[in-house]
Amino acid sequence: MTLCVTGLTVRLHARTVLEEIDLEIAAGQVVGLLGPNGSGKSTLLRSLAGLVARHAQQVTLNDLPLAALPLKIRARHIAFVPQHAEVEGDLSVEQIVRLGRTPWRRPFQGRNVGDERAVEEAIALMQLAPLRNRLWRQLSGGERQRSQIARALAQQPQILILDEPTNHLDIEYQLELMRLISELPITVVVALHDLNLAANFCTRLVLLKSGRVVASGSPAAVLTPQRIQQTWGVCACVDRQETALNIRYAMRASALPRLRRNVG
Ligand SMILES: Nc1ncnc2c1ncn2[C@@H]1O[C@H](COP(=O)(O)OP(=O)(O)OP(=O)(O)O)[C@@H](O)[C@H]1O
Repeated sequence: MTLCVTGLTVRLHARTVLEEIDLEIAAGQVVGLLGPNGSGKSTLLRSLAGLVARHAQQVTLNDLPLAALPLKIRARHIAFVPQHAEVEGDLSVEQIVRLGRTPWRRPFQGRNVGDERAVEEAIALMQLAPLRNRLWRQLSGGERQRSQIARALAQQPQILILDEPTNHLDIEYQLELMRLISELPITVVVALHDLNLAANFCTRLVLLKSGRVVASGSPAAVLTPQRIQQTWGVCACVDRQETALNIRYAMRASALPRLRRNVG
């Protein structure tokens, strides 16, 4: 399935947040969306998921505007995990993951074998079995993140859209999640701040700055020291080790005001 956005300009409260975005995401790509704070990543991901209603006409799935697809059908194709997902009510991890099956359920139909398999698979992939009966409000930030990703996996989408999914995850889970994402036989679009994770697990990177796409291509083509400097104002060395990229940042004097310490 090809997800496409053409000439997308989004204005929120009289501010232009995205400007003239053209993007074609082919089936099977793992696209990393990068950019400084406020550059428009979340807004673009929400648009791709069809959640910016005014612009759902400009996003197409295999040439069909998302606006033309009933919500249930859209949800069978696209799953979205926002940056700060919330859960209403006192749901357990297992109940949250089961929500992912909603688009596949028929009215008055109980759970079927396919539902059970999808839920169990998602719980296992996110290593949530020991937490399955734990309530949402009793979960840590990382456990909540993994529960929401499991919910999206249980949805069995063709396209998975994740907004900073590594937030709250420790290093082991960050690496595990990125490995899993890169091995899924579906399309993934993922916003990330960690350039090393993006460079080493995504097949393509799209770089946003001030609401515009300023670069798109392979990690090695996008993440050059010059572009990192231009985009984030940070000096970086980019080492290539066979197929891997290793990005190291040079420390510089802080732009933040210094705290005075009065000792003694
Ligand atoms: N509802 C809104 N009304 C007005 N401006 C908004 C609204 N939502 C977001 N913005 C602004 O749009 C810009 C892009 O926001 P967005 O959340 O898409 O950026 P981002 O790249 O995901 O940022 P971050 O890396 O900090 O999560 C920001 O300047 C933000 O302040």
